[in-house]
Amino acid sequence: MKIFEKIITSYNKEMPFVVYRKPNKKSVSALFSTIDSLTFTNSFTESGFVFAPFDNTKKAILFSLENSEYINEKTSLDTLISDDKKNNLDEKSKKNHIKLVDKTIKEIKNNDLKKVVVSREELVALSDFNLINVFQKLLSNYKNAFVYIWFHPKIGLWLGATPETLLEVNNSTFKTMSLAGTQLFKNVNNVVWKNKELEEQQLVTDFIENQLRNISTNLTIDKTETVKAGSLLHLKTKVTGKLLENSNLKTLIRALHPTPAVCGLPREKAKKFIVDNENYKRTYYTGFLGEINFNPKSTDKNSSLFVNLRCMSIENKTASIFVGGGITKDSNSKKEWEETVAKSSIMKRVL
Ligand SMILES: C=C(O[C@H]1C=CC=C(C(=O)O)[C@@H]1O)C(=O)O
Repeated sequence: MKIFEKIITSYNKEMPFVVYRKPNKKSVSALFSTIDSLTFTNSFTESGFVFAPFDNTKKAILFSLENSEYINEKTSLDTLISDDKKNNLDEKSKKNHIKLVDKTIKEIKNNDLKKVVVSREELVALSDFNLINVFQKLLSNYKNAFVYIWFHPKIGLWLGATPETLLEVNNSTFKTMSLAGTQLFKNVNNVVWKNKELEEQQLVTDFIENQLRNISTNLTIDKTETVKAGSLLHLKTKVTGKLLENSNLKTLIRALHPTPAVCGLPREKAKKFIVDNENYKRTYYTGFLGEINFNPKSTDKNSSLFVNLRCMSIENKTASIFVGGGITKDSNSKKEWEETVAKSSIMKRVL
C-alpha cells in the first residue's frame, strides 16, 4: 500500500503525519504534513486533523488540510495475533495503583466527588518494534475501533485503537456516546451488569444530557446496550441532537470534553484530583483526536472525533501504555487493578 510506504518515509524523515481507520470502515486515511512546525487550533474552525490533550485548558495540535497531503486507500489485510498475553506482573505498579484507587474511594466517600477516573502508565520494553506491523495488527484485530498512528517530531509517536466516539458532526446534526463500565468478554454478549457499573455509566449519560441541553435541540438518548471492545465489554448509550444556531463545533467540544468517562464528577474537582494524585502526566491519553470540518467527497463540513483510549506512546524502544478506570464509592481496588491489566493487554497483544 502506498500509505504504508509513505508512513515509513515520513517517519524516517521526521515529518509529521497521521494515519487512521474509522470504526467498521474498510479504508485507511492519512494526512502527511508538508511542514514540520507545531501548529495549534483553539477555534476548531480550520479543516484538518486535531490531536488534543486531556487538559482542556491546553490547545489542540492541528495538521491542517492546507499544509498536508491527504490520502485514502482501501485495506485488505488480516494479521491476526496470538492470544498469549505477556503479562509482566509488576508488584510495585500494582501496589501503587491499589493505593491510588483506595485514596480515590476515600475521597469520594468524604467529599462531594461522585466519580473519578484514575489511571496509570505501564512501560513495556520493545526488542524489535515494527511500526507498520503493529498498525496492521491493530487494524485487523480491532475492526470496530478507531485505529491510528499519530506522529510529530516535537511531540512523539502515538498509536491506539479506541472504542469511544467523542463526536460525529454532520453540518448541524451531531452524535456522541456515553461509554463506561467494563467486564471481560467470555464469549457471551448478553451479560448482566452490576449496579456499580450501571451507576458509573449513568453518571456519564446524565452529564452528557445536561451539558448538551442548552446548546442543542432534538436531543435523543438511545437505550443502553452492551458493546465489545477487543477482549472487553462496555455499556454504551448513543446520544444524538441538532446544534442550535449560535453553537458550533467548539461549543460542543467544550461542553463534552473531558466527560466523566475519562475524568469524573464534578468535572473540575475530579480533574484537580487526577492531576494532583496520578503518578504520571496523562498528556494526550484521554484527550481526543480526529478530523474536523472536512469531507473529501463533498463540500460538507464533517467532523469525527474520538477519545484517546487504549493507546500508547513509543519512545526509545519503550512503549508507555495508558490505562484507567472509573471509581465510585462502590469500587473495589483489587478489581480496578485487574481491569487496568485487562485494558493494557489490548495494546500489549500487538507489540
Ligand atoms: C479510561 C478508560 O476507559 C473508560 C472507557 C470505558 C470504560 C471505562 C471504565 O469502565 O472505567 C472508562 O470510563 C481506559 O480505557 O483507560
